[in-house]
Amino acid sequence: MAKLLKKPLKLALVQLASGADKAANLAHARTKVLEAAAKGANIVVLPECFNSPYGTKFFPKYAETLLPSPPTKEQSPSYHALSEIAKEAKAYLVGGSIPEYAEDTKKYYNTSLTFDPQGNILATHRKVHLFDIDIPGKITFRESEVLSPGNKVTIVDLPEYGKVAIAICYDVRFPELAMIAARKGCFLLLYPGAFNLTTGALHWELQARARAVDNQVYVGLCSPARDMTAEYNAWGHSVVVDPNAEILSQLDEKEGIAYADLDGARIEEVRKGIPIYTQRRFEVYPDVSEGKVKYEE
Ligand SMILES: NC(=O)CCC(=O)C(=O)O
Repeated sequence: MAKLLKKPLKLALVQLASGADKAANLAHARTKVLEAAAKGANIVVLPECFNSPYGTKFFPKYAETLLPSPPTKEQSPSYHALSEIAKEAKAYLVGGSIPEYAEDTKKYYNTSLTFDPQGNILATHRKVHLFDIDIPGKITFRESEVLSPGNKVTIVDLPEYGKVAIAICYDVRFPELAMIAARKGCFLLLYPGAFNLTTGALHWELQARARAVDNQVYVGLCSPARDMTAEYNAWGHSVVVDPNAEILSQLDEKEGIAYADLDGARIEEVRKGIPIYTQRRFEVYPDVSEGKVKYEE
């Protein structure tokens, strides 16, 4: 079997503390990404809505236009800042997510941009599963009041390392997306996310470990730092899990950077020990990675 992860790498999840000032958030993101790169990180990840508060009323106010690509600096200051930061850091940068307004569809999306170490855009992922939940007395949230969903699985091929899947927060709850990505050869699933104090305590770590153990791949969930003065209180606890569902690195709720060294040999070792990869029974149930899967939009 070809190596899923061609050479070892250092992953960094930046659990960013951000506020209402977009320019300040972008400047702070730059400082923290450069800090991670100085520690040797090859892939750096930012959180969901890293340059704005998270909430339906904030999405239109902070939205940027990304298409046609590349946007101008006026259309998307975040696109240009992320591209510059990736170049300066000489690292792959998964730019969390930002609210996007698309001129063609006249709709808003929750969108993640990934750049290579030269600052070129590699991938765009619009959150596929919108966060619409209602737990009486705890939390009611409806992204769909403002946002529209994306319609594709996002896999990015990093030439020197291999394939990585990018999705956003609530997307982690849908094992099909992770399974498709893993079966298409990804060694790592990355989710910029912002769980809350109710569901974070219940499911954040569980979801990360579940996607890892189901698929025997590395998983990273990157949250904003918790801000109890904000309207939405993020769970924090950014976490990197290995292909055996063991936690390699996890933060508390404060700002910080979670680092982990990823190695393809670990994936092979885990898959050799528990060979579910060769034991699947597609004559009994379907292979979700085959058939109609959308990669392009
Ligand atoms: N931003 C989100 O998608 C939140 C998802 C979440 O909290 C969950 O429990 O799922």
